[in-house]
Amino acid sequence: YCYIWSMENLREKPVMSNIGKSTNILWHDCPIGQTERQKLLGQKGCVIWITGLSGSGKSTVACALSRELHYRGHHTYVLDGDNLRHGLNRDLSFKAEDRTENIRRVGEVAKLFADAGTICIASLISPYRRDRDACRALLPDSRFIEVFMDLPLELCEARDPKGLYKLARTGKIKGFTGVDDPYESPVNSEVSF
Ligand SMILES: Nc1ncnc2c1ncn2[C@@H]1O[C@H](COP(=O)(O)OS(=O)(=O)O)[C@@H](OP(=O)(O)O)[C@H]1O
Ligand SMILES: Nc1ncnc2c1ncn2[C@@H]1O[C@H](COP(=O)(O)OP(=O)(O)O)[C@@H](O)[C@H]1O
Repeated sequence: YCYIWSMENLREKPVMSNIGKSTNILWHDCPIGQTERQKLLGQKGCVIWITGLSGSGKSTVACALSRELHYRGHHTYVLDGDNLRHGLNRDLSFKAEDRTENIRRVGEVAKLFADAGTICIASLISPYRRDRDACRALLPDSRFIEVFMDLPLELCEARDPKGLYKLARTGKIKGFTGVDDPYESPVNSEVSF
């Protein structure tokens, strides 16, 4: 008994962390990790982050890419800004701090998908460079691929498939990206269209 007691006391005390508002938390490792999952799936998890104005073709490219990879035998998952705002992000508006929180959450979710071994395709306007870079920083470099839908506002506005630009121009939507809200183009994207 004394032996077990002394061994217990010799064992390193777990290091507790305080992260944000979460105090006294401890990371728990599992024996099955990213390496094992990737081996099972036969692929490397990564995040393909598609950014651009509304109407620039983000969702179209995300779905086409997902379909192509799927039929070549790869596991993919699309995280679309519009769709996530129906659930996970339904509490967020389009004011600057909510857009930032939107991108932070999706960046974290995308990281989990990549950790699970999936090719995660995120398509969001993600208008702020700093927010996109924060998502990039969550993953090792080669696992975050930024795709910039580099289309002029005029073309996106001419497409206007949902009629949102029209509403923004007539003042019925306030703070619409590209009209009366900023979009910061990437300077270090891996791919641009
Ligand atoms: N004010 C304003 N500005 C921009 N977009 C607006 C706005 N209000 C509604 N929508 C619709 O929301 C979709 C963008 O959502 P995201 O989550 O990708 O936006 S963001 O990354 O938080 O900026 C966007 O979808 P996409 O057209 O697919 O980009 C619009 O349909
Ligand atoms: N390469 C393309 N050429 C022409 N039209 C396109 C192209 N990609 C997308 N579109 C059209 O542009 C509109 C906006 O595309 P969408 O993928 O919904 O953009 P986003 O997700 O960026 O808002 C849709 O009507 C879509 O059919």
